[in-house]
Amino acid sequence: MQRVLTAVQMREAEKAAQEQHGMPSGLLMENAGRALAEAARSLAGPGGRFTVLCGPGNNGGDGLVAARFLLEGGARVVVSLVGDTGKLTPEAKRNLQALEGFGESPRAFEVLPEAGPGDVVVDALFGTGLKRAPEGVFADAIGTVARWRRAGAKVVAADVPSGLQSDTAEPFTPCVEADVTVAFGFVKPAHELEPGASLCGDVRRVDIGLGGESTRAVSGAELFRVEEKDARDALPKRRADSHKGTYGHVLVVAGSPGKTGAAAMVALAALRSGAGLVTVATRAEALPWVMAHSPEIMGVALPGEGPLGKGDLEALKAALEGKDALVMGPGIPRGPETGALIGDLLASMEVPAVLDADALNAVAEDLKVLRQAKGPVLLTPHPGEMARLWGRTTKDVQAHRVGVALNMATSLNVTVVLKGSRTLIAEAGGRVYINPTGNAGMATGGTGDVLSGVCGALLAQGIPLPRAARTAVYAHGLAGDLMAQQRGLMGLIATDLLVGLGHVWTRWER
Ligand SMILES: NC(=O)C1=CN([C@@H]2O[C@H](COP(=O)(O)OP(=O)(O)OC[C@H]3O[C@@H](n4cnc5c(N)ncnc54)[C@H](OP(=O)(O)O)[C@@H]3O)[C@@H](O)[C@H]2O)[C@@H](O)CC1
Ligand SMILES: [K+]
Repeated sequence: MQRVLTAVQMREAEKAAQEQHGMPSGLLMENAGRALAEAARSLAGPGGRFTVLCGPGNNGGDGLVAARFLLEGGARVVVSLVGDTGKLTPEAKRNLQALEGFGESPRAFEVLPEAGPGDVVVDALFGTGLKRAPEGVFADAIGTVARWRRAGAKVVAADVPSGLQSDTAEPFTPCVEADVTVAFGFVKPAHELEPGASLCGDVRRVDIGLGGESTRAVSGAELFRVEEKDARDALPKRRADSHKGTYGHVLVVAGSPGKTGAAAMVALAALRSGAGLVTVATRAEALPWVMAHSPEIMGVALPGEGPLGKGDLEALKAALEGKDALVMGPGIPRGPETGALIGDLLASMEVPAVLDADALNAVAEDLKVLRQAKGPVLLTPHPGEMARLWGRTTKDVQAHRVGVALNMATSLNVTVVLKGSRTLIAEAGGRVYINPTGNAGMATGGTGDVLSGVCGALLAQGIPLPRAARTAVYAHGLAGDLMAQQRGLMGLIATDLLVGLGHVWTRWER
């Protein structure tokens, strides 16, 4: 599992590498600069020139090392030190001397030759040490990088595109847009969260000698990136002598007239994700329509009419008998008592529960009902639903995704899946995982219903929370990525994910 480190944590890891393994910081910079040079070389056209822009800190030092390696390899290189050279760090100064020893001196930024197709610009202005919006000559330099890129040059960023804030993934204006970003040692939030991730281009993480053990010394937030191996390894093996009872029975409480497709998609996603049996509980008027979608779906009618309320408690408790997981929410008829019903239901059951869509909107009216839960609970809000849960705007949620998801998970003692580009999985224990799969084609109705079905199926098969959530989110995104290759981002619809899930499991069962 890849650790994602903040700027402060990077410094702690660096210190630990120095103290524990005697790694000199000059050697870390040497390794970083060499990897940067390699990435730059991989982007150059025949005879292309390298323009290396260096800032006053250690990020600039990495650029100076890269320039030296490129020169040593016989490339045409021009280097510029932007800003006050009097502020150079000791390591950067040493590398400036070394570069001059190779016969190349930095030029004034204003007199650099133009860059275009085949050329590569190395952006080593600022890395994790960026503190404020770039102004003056730095803003000019970033503007020039953008112009060269428009003219056809490729841009490789050292560690973080300059202008992008490493910890928040929020860009200042201006900010470099890179084709490739070489992440030194560990990936940072800027690489993994939007909008930063889109500004980084292709992220290539390289080892520079920090060592995995160095993360033991870091304090504060525990952020990780979900890896395919972690997701795949969570899946239960299907033994030859097993039967449908081995793989759990999911109860889906979903659907209402006009929204029977939501219930069907949850149920089908659960069936396509290995659940042994799936039963949908819904109002009698909606039930035949839900079941008509597929003969594998079983159903129970909830007596009564209108919104779900306290009067439905006994019927739901009966429906839950013998079930291994509950998924509740998509398309349910919501009313004033729905939140209280959910609280009472959670208080009466021990199997894991997934709350999605209108179940979330219902509990948002009084979050205390979640504290009654006896079993593990997973909430799967999209940013709008999270805004209702948190009592703030969607914009606020998006600006603080990690903090909001983590706060909700720890304060309510639940697992939270905050959907959106780079879906987050926040655990009550304090860890937050960033999911790398998925695409903009999945921004279409019903994909969330499919996700809740996958979650329910994995829980019913005995994968515990929060791991089931990480695996479900990864698989769901990968299903979208595989299907986008056939449908295009424009053509992708939620039921395609049911096919895509099949491709994911095939790939993982090999
Ligand atoms: N950690 C590790 O293990 C390793 C880290 N390495 C590398 O070090 C990088 C971090 O280096 P860093 O800490 O020196 O910070 P960096 O990004 O160069 O910037 C700081 C300088 O910029 C300045 N400055 C900031 N904002 C500004 C603005 N808006 N406008 C103008 N100036 C501004 C700031 O000055 P001040 O704030 O005092 O004005 C200071 O001079 C990291 O990203 C990686 O590339 C590798 O070498 C290998 C091992
Ligand atoms: K940079």
